[in-house]
This record gives sequence, C-alpha cells and structure tokens, in this order.
Amino acid sequence: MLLILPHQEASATFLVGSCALGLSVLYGAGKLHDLLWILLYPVTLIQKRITAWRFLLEAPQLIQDGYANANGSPYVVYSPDWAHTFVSSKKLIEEIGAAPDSVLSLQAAAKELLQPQYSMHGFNWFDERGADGIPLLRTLRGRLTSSLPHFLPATRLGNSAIFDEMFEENEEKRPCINDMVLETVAHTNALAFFGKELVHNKPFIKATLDFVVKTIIIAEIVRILPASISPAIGRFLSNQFNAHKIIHETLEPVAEQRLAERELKLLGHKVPEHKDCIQWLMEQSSKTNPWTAERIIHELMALWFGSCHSMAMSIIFAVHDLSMHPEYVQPLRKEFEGPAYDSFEATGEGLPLMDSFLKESSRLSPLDSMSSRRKALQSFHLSDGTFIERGHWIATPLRAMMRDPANYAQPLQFHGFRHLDPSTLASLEHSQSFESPEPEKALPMTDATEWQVWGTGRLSCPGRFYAVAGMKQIFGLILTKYDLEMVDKEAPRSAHWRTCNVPRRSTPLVLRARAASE
Ligand code: HEM
Repeated sequence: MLLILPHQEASATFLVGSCALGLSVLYGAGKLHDLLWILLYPVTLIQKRITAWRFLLEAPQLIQDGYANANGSPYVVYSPDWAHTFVSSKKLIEEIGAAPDSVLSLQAAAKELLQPQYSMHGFNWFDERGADGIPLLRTLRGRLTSSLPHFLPATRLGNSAIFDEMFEENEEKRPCINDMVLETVAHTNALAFFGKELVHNKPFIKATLDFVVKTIIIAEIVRILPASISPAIGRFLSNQFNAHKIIHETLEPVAEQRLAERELKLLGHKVPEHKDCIQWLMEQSSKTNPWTAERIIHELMALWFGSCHSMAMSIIFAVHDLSMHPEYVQPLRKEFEGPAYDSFEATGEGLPLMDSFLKESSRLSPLDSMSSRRKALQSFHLSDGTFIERGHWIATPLRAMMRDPANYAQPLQFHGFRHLDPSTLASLEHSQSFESPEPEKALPMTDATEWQVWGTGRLSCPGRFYAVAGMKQIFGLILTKYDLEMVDKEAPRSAHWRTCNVPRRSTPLVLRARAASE
C-alpha cells in the first residue's frame, strides 16, 4: 500500500498535477498517442521478448501468421538473437539478390548459424565471400556437375549394396529409414567430395555424420547463452567432441599428398588422376595464391555440413509422401527401370516424373521455413522504404510462399506430377489419374528462378544439380527395392526447431522387400 504522509502531500499533489499537466499538454499538442506509446513500451518490449523466445519452437507458425497478415508487404518476426524482415514480392527478392556481399551477406548469416570457430576445427569464416570463394563455385557448378556421369554408376552399385546390407527381413532388427538414407547420401557425397580412397573408411564416415549433429548442438548452445560466457563454453564443448578432429586428421594427409602431387606434376612427373572435390578445389584455386591443405579441408567440412543432411532429409520426406500416395509408385518405378534411367546416368539429367515428385515433396515439406537469408553488415533500405538495421536479417518466407494460393493452385494438396510439362503428363499411361492443377507453370526442380528452395540470384545453391541427381538415384533405389507402408497416416512426420523442419525418426513407416508380382 502506498502511504502519503502530510508533508509529502504537496509533492504527491505536485506529481499528480505535473502528470495531468503533462498529459494535457501532450494531448493538446496531439501527442496522446506518444504518451500511450511511452506507457505501453515496457509491455510491448516484454511481448516482443516472449515472441522472440517462442521463435525457437514455433517459428514456422509465427512466419506463416506474419505472412497472412502482411498481405504481400515486408514484415518482421523476432527471434531471441535478431529481427528477421521477411519479403515475398519478386521485386524485393531481386533486391536481396542484387545487394553486394558487403551489405547483405549469406556467409555472415551462415556463420551466425553454425558458429564455425567452435564447431569446425577453428574455421573462422569471413563475413563476406570475396573473390577467393570462386574455386568452390567453379568446382560445384562446373566440375562436380559435369562429372555426374562418372559418379552415378559407382554410387548406384555402392548405395544398392548399402541398402542390401542394412535391410533385414526381420522387422525387429530393421534400421530406421532415416539411417538408411543418411548412409547412402554419405556414401555418395564421400565419393564425390573426398574420393574413392576414403569412401570405405568407416570411422571417418561415422565422424563426418557425427560432426553434423555436433555442429548443430554446439552452435545452438553458443547462440542461446549470454555473449559473456558463450565463447568459453563454445571452446569447452569444441574440445569435448572429437568428430571434427577425426575428420581433420584424416583429410589433412590426403590434401597434403594432393598438393605434393601437384608440385610433382608441375615438374613433369606422372601423377595419379583424381576426380573429386579435393582435387578440383586445389586445381581451381589461384596459381598465385593457392589454397592450403587447411583451407581445402575447411571448405569441404562446410560443404559436407550443408549438403548431407539436406539431401537426406529431402529424400526421407519424399519417401513419406510416396507411402501416403501409393498411386505414384507404378509410374515412378516404370520410369526408373526403363530406358530413361540410362540416359539419366549418362548425363546426370532427366527422370522428369521423379523430378516433379521430389519437387512437390519439397514444396509441401521444405527443410526450412525461410530461404535467401542474409545478415545486414550495413544498414539497408529496400526500394519500398523498408529498413533493415545493421546486424539484423532479411529473408524470404519460403514455406508460407509455397503454400500460398497466389503462387500455387490448390496449394495444400499434394500433386506429385504438378511440375511435369503438359506433353509428358499427357503421354503417361492412365494420365487422367494424375491431375496437375497448372501444368503450364511446370519447371524442373533445379530451376532457381521461381523456386526459393535454392535461394536467390547469384548465391542460389551451386550444388543443386548434383544434389537433385543424387537424390533421384537414392529415391529410385528405395522405390524399386521396397514396398512402403505408412502405418498411421495421421502420425506427425516432422519436428521443428527454429525454422528447421526435420523428418521424425518415430514416423511409423514400414519397408518390406518388394513383392515379386510388381
Ligand atoms: C536438398 C539439398 C540442398 C538444398 C535444399 C540446398 C539449399 C541451399 C540454399 C537455400 C542456399 C542459400 C542460397 C541463398 O541464400 O541464396 C544454398 C547455398 C549453397 N549450397 Fe546448397 N542446398 C542443397 C544441397 C547442396 C549440395 C549437395 C551442395 C554441394 C555439393 C551445396 C552447396 C552449396 C553452397 C556451396 C552454397 C553457398 C553458395 C554461395 O555462397 O554462393 N548445396 N544451398
């Protein structure tokens, strides 16, 4: 209870009087709105902080709600770390793509997410991707993509053997589909990134998969803790986990050997030929300032992190979708087992039915609710006046955009052949069973112009041609080897953390050896 003693009465009256006077002055000056703002500011601040922490568990919904209310305009969603300004119009997305790295940086955003200084053996990325990032882009867009015909026959045999080895007829002992897919993606990527010497090194492959999980754990802990203690805890955790040390210790002699071979080759000696990313990164790096073994390893670790789980999770969601929509099994098997497969293996392109099916799956189950994330290294104005403060983020609301009826007809319905061009659709046996609501808009999965899954503009994913080819092959092996059954169609299939959407291990999907009649 507030006691007002007689000698305090005057000052209390003065205080109330001053407030009333202030109120009337502000009111008189039309400033009541400002006063209310001052009074309500602490409440707004608390509300913002609550929403910010809700972001950890409910980001997809917060982004979706913001999208629904914004009516196409930019809007802000807070996380505990920073504000995200979401833009969805073509014009503003192009402005993200056009901004220089020194202003809006993907690399700085990725650095915040992954905390590589703790999780990647001390790899300290620069905030901006300068010209020395070019060897990586040339390796992925050029050499890796054009070498798909070299890899695909080997990965088909290798992945098929992995499935046969892992799959037990005894249901009790059968591994989760998530593990089966991850093993085959790891095998594919290990061959392409590190070469055939390391692909059968089991402790190394195990460490590379562990590394991804540990990176996420370390980065999350460091981000959630107050800045005053997070570096010390980050260093402590980094010393506890040894996956990144195993990777480093295994790759270092290989990279050193390749550098030595390059020197020998320059002196005219005959050296072994290698077709993998270690080799191409080394060859593409500048002659005057060549990448060191350390730099090559760090780039490969970052690449591994960005590619393995995203490919695996996309395949797992597609397997879920196929079990929910078994009418697609027959045409997809026919495509994969027919002449179209040979042409796919020879070029790394094709298999349009599978392409459309995988694309539709990632439209409804994207791995992330946002895309084209950039950290503002300098304050930034969009052309409509929207202001992004330095240190905060701008992004696109990927999941919400892909469920918007303005972008896709019948957006919540799964149409496995939605993205198939009209003539291929019409040529299908029983084509009337496979309706596509807008075939005239069909584009292949690797298209990055209308498809935010790969990001935006010049930074859009350079590994997408490789990723899609690898995903098609593994998905095709699953659908031709096994019959799938989703035991409980209502069971939750995914879990969220921040904006990530991951397939649950507990999803009741049963695989059986393919019935002989099929
Ligand atoms: C389903 C699998 C994948 C998805 C969904 C995916 C998605 C993305 C996205 C959204 C970006 C950011 C682009 C932007 O913000 O504008 C990106 C960048 C990148 N991705 Fe992928 N990616 C996948 C697989 C791969 C694979 C297999 C590789 C390598 C072989 C790869 C290499 C990269 C690299 C190096 C970047 C950074 C590009 C730069 O800084 O210019 N990605 N990816």
